[in-house]
Amino acid sequence: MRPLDPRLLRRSRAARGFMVAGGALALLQAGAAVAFAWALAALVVGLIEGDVPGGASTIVAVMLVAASVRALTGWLWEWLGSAGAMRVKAELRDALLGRLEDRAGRRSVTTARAATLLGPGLDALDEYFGRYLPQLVLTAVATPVLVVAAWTADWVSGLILVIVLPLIPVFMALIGMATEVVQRRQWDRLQALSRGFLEVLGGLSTLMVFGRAERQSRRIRTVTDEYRSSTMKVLRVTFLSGFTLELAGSLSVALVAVSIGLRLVAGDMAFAPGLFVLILAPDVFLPIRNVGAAFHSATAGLEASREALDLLDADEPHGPVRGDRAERTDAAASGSHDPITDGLRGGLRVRDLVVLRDGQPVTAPLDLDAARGELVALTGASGSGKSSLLAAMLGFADRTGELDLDGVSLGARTRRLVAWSGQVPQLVEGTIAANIRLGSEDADPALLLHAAAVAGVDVDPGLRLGPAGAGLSGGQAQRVAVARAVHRALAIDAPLVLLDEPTSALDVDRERAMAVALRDLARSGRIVLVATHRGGLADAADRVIPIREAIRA
Ligand SMILES: Nc1ncnc2c1ncn2[C@@H]1O[C@H](COP(=O)(O)OP(=O)(O)OP(=O)(O)O)[C@@H](O)[C@H]1O
Repeated sequence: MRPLDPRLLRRSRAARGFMVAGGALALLQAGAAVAFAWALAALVVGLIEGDVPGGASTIVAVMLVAASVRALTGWLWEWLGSAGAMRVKAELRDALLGRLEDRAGRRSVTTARAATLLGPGLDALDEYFGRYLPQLVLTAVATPVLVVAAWTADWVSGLILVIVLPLIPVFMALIGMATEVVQRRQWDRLQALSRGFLEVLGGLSTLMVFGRAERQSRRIRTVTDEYRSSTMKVLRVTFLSGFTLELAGSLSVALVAVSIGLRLVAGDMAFAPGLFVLILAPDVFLPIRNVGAAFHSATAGLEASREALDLLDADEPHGPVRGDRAERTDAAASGSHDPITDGLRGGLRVRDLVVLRDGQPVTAPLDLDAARGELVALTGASGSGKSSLLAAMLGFADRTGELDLDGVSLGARTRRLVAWSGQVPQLVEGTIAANIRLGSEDADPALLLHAAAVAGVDVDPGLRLGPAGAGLSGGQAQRVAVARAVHRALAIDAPLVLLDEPTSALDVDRERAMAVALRDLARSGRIVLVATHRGGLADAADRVIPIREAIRA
C-alpha cells in the first residue's frame, strides 16, 4: 500500500494545497524544535558553568517563543487536516457523482458499492488527512532538517541517525504489505455486507411472503461475522506493527544516547553539543513513529481513495459510442456552437439506433421519424427494448447509431430538455403537489392543476404520502408520476416527453381519457413518445412504431 497516491494530488486541488501548506508548517515546526533544543542545552550548560550566553532571560524567552510556535503549528495542523479532509472529500464526491451519473445503468458500479464508497468510504479520509498525512509531511520535510541540525552539532550522531532512520520505513513497508491484504479483505467484506443489506431491504416483503426472510437473516449474520473477524485481524496487525515501530524508534534513540554517553565519559565530546543532540533525537524519530501509528487508522481512507481514483481513472469503453460522447461528436460534425439549444429543426430523427447494455446490443436497429405535435407509441413484446430505447434517449444507456431531436444529438447532456416518467412511479415522501412539482418548484402554480388534469390525478394535491410514496393505489401512483412528467414538460417547455407504460395500471376509461390528453399535450408543440403494451393508447397515437426483438448470439 503506497503511503500517498500521486493520483490524489493530480486529481484534487485541495490535496495539493494541503501538501504545500503542510510543507511550510513542517519547516516552521522543525525550526522551532531546533531552537528549543539549542536554547535548553545552552541554558543547562550555562547554569552548570555559571555563564549563560546572552543571559538566562533571553534564553528562556527563546524557549517560550519556540514552544509557542510548536503549539501554534500543532493547532494549525489540526485545522489544516480537517479542512483538507473536508475539501478533498467534497472534490472526490463531486467527481465520483459525475462519473456515476455517466455510468448510470451500468452494472460495473453497484448501488451498494457506490453508497459505501461515497459515504463511509470517503469519510475515512478524515483520519488520513487529520492524522496520517500531517505526520508524513513532517517526516518528509522536518526530519531531514533535524538530521542536518544534529549532524552540524555532532557528525557521529548525525551518521547514526542517517543509518538507523531508514530502518523504520523498511519495517513500515513490510508491515504495509501485510496490512494491504487484510485491509482490502475487510473493505470487500464491508461492501458485501452493504450489498446484502440493500438487497434484503429492497425485497423484504417478497422474502417474507415466500418464507425466505430467515435464510436472509442467516446470510447477513454470516457476512457480519466475517466482517467482525476480519476487523479483529486488522486490529491484531495494527497492534503488532505499532509495537514493532515503537521498539525500532526507541532503540534508535538509545543508540544515539549510548554513543553520546560513552564519548562524554571518555572526554571525547563537549557537553553542549551532546545535550543538544540528546534533546533533539526523540524529535527526529517522532514524526516517523507517528506515521507508523497513524498508518493503520488511515488505511481505510487510503483504500477508499484508491478505489475512488480507480473509478475516476477507469478507461471509457471503446467501440460503441456512449450517450454524451455521441452528442459531442455529432455536434462537432454539424459545427454547432451550443449543442443543446442551437439549430432547432426537424423533430425526432433516429437512424440505426441500437441500445447496448454491458456492451451487448439489446435492441434491433431502429429507424424512426417523428414531428413536433405527434403522439408516438413504441409497441413490442416484453423485453424487446422499449424502456431501453427511452433510457438511451435520456443518456442512461450506451448506444450506437444516430439519435437527434431538432438536429441536436440526444443523451445525458440534453436530459434537461426531456420530461420523463418511468415504468415504476418512484414517488417520494411529501404531498402529491410536491411530488408533481419535483424539480420544477419555481414553475407557475397553475401548471400543477393542468398537469394533474392531463394525467387524470383525482386525489387531493395536499395529501401527504409516506416514505417511497406510500399511501396511493398503483394506478393513482402511476398517474401522479405521469403528472410530474407533464408538469415538467409544461414548466420547461420540453420538446420531448417520454412516458414508459403510462397507462399500464389504468382501467379502459381512464386510459382513453389519458390518451386524448397526451395527444393534446403533443399538439401544443412537442413530441410525446410512449412505450406501451396497451391497445387503447396505441390506437390514439399518430404513429405506432413496432419494436423488434434483437437477435441474440
Ligand atoms: N439494466 C440492464 N442491464 C442489462 N440488461 C438490461 C437492463 N435493462 C434491460 N436489459 C435487457 O434489455 C432488454 C430490453 O429490456 P427493456 O426493459 O428495454 O424491454 P421492454 O421492451 O421495455 O420490456 P417490458 O415491456 O417488459 O417493460 C431485455 O432483454 C433486458 O434483459
